Amino acid sequence: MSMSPIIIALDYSEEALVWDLLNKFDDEKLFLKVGMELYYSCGNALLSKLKEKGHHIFLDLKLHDIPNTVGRAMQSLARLDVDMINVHAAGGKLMMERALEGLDKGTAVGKDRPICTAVTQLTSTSEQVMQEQLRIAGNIEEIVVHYAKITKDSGLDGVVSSPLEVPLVKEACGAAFLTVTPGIRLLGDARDDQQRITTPKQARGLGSDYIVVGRSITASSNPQQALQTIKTEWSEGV
Ligand SMILES: O=C(O)c1cc(=O)[nH]c(=O)n1[C@@H]1O[C@H](COP(=O)(O)O)[C@@H](O)[C@H]1O
Repeated sequence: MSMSPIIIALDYSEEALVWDLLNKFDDEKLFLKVGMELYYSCGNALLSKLKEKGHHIFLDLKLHDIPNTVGRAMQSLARLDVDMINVHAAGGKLMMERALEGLDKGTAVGKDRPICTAVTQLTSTSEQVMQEQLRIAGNIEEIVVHYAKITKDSGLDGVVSSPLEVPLVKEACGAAFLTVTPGIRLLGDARDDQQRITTPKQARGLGSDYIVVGRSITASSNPQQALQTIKTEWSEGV
C-alpha cells in the first residue's frame, strides 16, 4: 500500500485521545506522525497497535547527539519497523552517516529501512531568530539548502523544511530527494508557534512530497472534514 502524502501529527500525551481521533476516520489507513510528546508517554506499545491497524508511521524524534550515540540509537529504533524517521542536520555529516548505518544494521532482513530525513531549520524558526539567537548568518533559504546538501551527501533520503524552501531544495538536490514539510495551515487557522507556513495547496504547488499537519486537524471541531479539505487542496495544488 502506498503511503499517503498527508501525515497527521498525533501531538497528544494520552493514548485515549489518539483513539478518539482515529475512530473518527473509520477504517481509513492513515500516515501518522508519532513525535516526542506521544512517544515519551506511550512508547513502543502504541506504535505496535498503530501498525497492527495498518497505519504508516513517521517516528519524529529528531535525533541530535554525537555520531556514536545517534548511530546506536537508530539501530535500536530500526527494530520498531516504522516507515519514516528523522534527525537534525545540525548534527553534521558524520552523525547523519552513522544514523543511516545504524538504521541499516537494525533493520530486519527482508524489511525496508525506514525513510530517513533531516530537519534543516525548524518551521517555528524565523530568519531573525536564526540569525540573532542561533547566530547562523545568511538568509534562511540559503541555510536550508546548505543543510539539504550535506544531508544528501550523507546519503539520507530527504529533508524536513517549510514548503517555501522546497523549490530551492529540489533544484540543489534533485527531484527525487524527498521533502517533508510541516508548517501547514488552512486559511483562517491560527499560526500558533509556526513561522514559515503555507496552505496544503501551496505546499503541493511548491513541490512538497509530504505535508505534516497537526493542529489544523487535531484542534478542528470536525477533524474528518479538515482532512477532507486538505485532501481536496492537495489534489488541486498541482
Ligand atoms: O519534524 C517535524 O515533524 C517538524 C519539523 C519542523 O520543522 N516543524 C514542525 O512543526 N514539525 C512537527 O510538525 C508538527 C506540526 O504541528 P502543527 O503546527 O500543529 O501542524 C509538530 O508535530 C512538529 O513537531
